[in-house]
Amino acid sequence: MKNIDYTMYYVTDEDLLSSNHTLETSVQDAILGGCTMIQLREKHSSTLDFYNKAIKIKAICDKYNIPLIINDRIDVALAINADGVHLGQDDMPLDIARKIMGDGKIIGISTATLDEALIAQQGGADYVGVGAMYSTNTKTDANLTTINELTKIKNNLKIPVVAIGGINLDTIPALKPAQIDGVAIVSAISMQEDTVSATRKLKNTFLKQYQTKGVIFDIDGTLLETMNIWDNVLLNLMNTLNISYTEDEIQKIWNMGFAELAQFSIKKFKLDMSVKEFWQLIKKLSVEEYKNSKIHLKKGAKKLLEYLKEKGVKLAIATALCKEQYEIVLTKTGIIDYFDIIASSVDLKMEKSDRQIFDYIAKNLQVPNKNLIFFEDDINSSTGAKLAGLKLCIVSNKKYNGNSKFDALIDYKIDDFENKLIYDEIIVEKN
Ligand SMILES: Cc1ncc(COP(=O)(O)OP(=O)(O)O)c(N)n1
Ligand SMILES: Cc1ncsc1CCOP(=O)(O)O
Ligand SMILES: [Mg+2]
Repeated sequence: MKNIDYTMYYVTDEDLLSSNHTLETSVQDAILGGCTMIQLREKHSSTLDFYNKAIKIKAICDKYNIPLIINDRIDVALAINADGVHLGQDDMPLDIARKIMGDGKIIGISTATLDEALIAQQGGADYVGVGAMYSTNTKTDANLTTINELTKIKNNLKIPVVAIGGINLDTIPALKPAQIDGVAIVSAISMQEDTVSATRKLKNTFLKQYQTKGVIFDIDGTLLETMNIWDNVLLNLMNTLNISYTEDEIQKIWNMGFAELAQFSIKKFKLDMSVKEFWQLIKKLSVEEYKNSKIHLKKGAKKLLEYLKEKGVKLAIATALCKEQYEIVLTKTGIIDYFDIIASSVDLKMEKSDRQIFDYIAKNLQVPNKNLIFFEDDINSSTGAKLAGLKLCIVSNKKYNGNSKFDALIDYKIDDFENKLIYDEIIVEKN
């Protein structure tokens, strides 16, 4: 299966746009509002217009790393190197489309019944769009599908299932029994003036139907107020190696992983050491610092852990610290026993920017990815969680400048764990 987050799938229609928008601003704002996938569906465009629009929309999607699917037109999809195509029951047959597009491209198929969906899966579709769920002015010739049929499709398919047709803030809650992978929306996004906030509301309303069954925390800067400790580690590192980073570099360092910092430093200061040796030195200095410093939990962290444990929510850690480091801090703060699994990206040789570590945690916790939420202070380390389809809550950390090309991936933002939003919205208790 390709690494795609189907949660919020915006399907365009330039004719429906609110007057303050162009196709480009509407797509860009939908992405900034958290839309995870775009389909260019322009039924009244000439080939040339469709192609030109596709080029422009592709540039926006590429900027934000959002997949672009082209409706109906395999030729346009290939011409602009889109991520895939969406085909209906009356469009190009799936087997022929696959031959033309190749295995690397996404092919979505419209289905209204379980039989159609099974045929699409069998034929190698990457996902199915199921609907119309509700009658809609956007496509008046679509047959209607019931929630019961949608639920049967989701329960019998291995590939992702998205619902389409009349999906809006009022209809989303009714989709809950099906526990589908995402919603495809035209008018409830394109007709809105404030596309960013409309998309965010739709997405959060949809995400609420996935009860939080597991919570994953990052350690440094998220669960623990340890960033001052890392100031000292950096100081000690500079003293030990007799090097000095500029103020500007120090700002950037907080957004780097250990390996990137090692490569950058070795090159800049022509250090006679390997990345591994550099990492060993950081590890030694940080272990010393962790041992000798007072370590504080982020405000409200202990209360939240207790609350989640009491509710039977599974708890995990995803950290770039190795065992030697995380054992000290989690033990010192008295929280190590709360966690069902502690996954170290260094020890597991996985990257937090890759979905593998989150799939690994989900499998170990036996919790589906959509029922997991990841709390992290560094958005650059959060891309893996989003690729794996997890909810993402960014916990502010003064070291992080909050301006990343990945900002569009954030579902929720909080300053600390005392924020009421966690209990009222992010981890929704009632089911
Ligand atoms: C995600 C998604 N699902 C269904 C459709 C409908 O496709 P189709 O039946 O081919 O109708 P048109 O969109 O081409 O009018 C879709 N586009 N996207
Ligand atoms: C393309 C499509 N396929 C089935 S319904 C539909 C239109 C969905 O539009 P809207 O989200 O405005 O109801
Ligand atoms: Mg079609």
